[in-house]
Amino acid sequence: MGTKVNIIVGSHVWAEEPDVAWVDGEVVKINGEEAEIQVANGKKIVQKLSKLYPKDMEAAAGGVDDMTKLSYLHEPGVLQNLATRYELNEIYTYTGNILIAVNPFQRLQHLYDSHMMQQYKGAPFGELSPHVFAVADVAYRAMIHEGRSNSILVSGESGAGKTETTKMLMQYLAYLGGRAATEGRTVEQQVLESNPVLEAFGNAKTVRNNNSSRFGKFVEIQFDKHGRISGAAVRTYLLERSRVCQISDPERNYHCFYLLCAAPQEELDKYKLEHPRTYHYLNKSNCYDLVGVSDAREYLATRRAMDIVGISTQEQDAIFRVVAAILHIGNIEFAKGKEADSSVLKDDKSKFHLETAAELLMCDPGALTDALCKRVMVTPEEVIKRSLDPYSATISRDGFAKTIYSRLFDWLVDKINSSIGQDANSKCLIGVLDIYGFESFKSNSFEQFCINYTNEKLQQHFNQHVFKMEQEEYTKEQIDWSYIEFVDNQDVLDLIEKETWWRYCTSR
Ligand SMILES: Nc1ncnc2c1ncn2[C@@H]1O[C@H](COP(=O)(O)OP(=O)(O)OP(=O)(O)O)[C@@H](O)[C@H]1O
Repeated sequence: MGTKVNIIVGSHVWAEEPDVAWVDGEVVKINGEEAEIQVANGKKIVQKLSKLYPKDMEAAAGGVDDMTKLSYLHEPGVLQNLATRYELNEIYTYTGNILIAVNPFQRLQHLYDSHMMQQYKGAPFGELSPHVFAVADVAYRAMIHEGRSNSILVSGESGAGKTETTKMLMQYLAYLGGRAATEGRTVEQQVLESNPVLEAFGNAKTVRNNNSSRFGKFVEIQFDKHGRISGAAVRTYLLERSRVCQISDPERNYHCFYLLCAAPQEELDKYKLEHPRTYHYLNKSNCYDLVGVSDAREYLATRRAMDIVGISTQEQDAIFRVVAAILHIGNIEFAKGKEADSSVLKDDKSKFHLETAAELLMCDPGALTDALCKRVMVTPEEVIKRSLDPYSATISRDGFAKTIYSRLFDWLVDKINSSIGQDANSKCLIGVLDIYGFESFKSNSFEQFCINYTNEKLQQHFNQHVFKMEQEEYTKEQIDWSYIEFVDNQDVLDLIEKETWWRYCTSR
């Protein structure tokens, strides 16, 4: 990493400091491989020479808008530049043709208004300040001129701002390729308005983000030969199913559960719902409300968004019946049955929740009890029904809840897609990939493992394009260059993708 320079007494350097990442100071003494540094806050620290990075004392006061303009391209230099710009509300910075966005955690309205859109339309890349609109503009213009589809990859840790960035990309693409609304709503309006519906069912509060997407999303915006939007499709990946049954403090389950519990009284009566703390799937965390968010208002907003994307009132009722049924299913408890390894409903409360769930799902309560308390095995010869003990019945109950929730989500995505409409004759498309972010906890679920693996795979794609292919090109053309060191994660991918590793994991 970075440029090799001689560090001597008097050099201004960056040194790693666990509490604040990096501190800067002046080298006052060198002892063999170690240097003593006088840090700006008056402290003196000792650090290995090999771990020090030179500080650019002539750096521009407001930072640089492209990292490639930095004198020293190392981690502290890059972070310092981002921090300097962030202080000035400059949240976007280029690294060549890649855009880095720092989450401002506040609405910077002036950055996204229609005047800004006009400015970026057709402006050569790099001529104006770094901006997410510039990235969308390049993708659009390249698509028009080269007649080829393009994709924009939005990546970053959870809470970094991927979904917000994706929305802005889509808004700008809608501005470039939008048509004047003649009859009803345009494709682009429908794509943008499908967001609140997807977020109500696929987003939740996590430790890091009050509105964290718990699914991956690839939005395809299709264009006709005149560069006008002609259709769109939303493809979703790997919804975090486990959240339906398992949450920990201070997280929340999917928003839709809380929205429904805050619905007008007549709806609560219809779905036989009470406060979220009544429900097993919600009361494993003490967090029920989000600061600054009214679930009652969000419920009405989601209903309106459903109207807009073409989900009928009857379908909306069916959707919320499933949501309510899941909450009731979670409250069904089991006790030991008379026969060995069998189970029955624990008490009248459980009976009430089972009957309500059956009524909401429009199925026979006896069949629902059987589905939860028995396992059906189909062999070539016969169909065997086996009773389940209370523990296994509880697992079966949770599996059932997760399955109907994820099918409801898939159904919603299909519904949104069919009402937006796809253009089978589309010439080109721009895809925006908003994959959910890398996270690492003390204990990580299999789902988290899959998410992190996907992020590693995307990182490799990035490495391939930015470093490997570029450097191969230099070698081929015999251009004099110095090799750029980068952390190649191919070993990690090889390990995960090897069949032997999977055999080892599954045999344990
Ligand atoms: N450009 C922005 N302007 C204003 N606020 C922003 C911006 N980007 C992000 N935020 C704020 O940060 C929060 C988290 O952003 P976002 O949901 O986009 O993160 P994410 O990277 O998609 O996270 P996850 O992977 O958990 O879904 C948003 O709810 C919003 O409050």
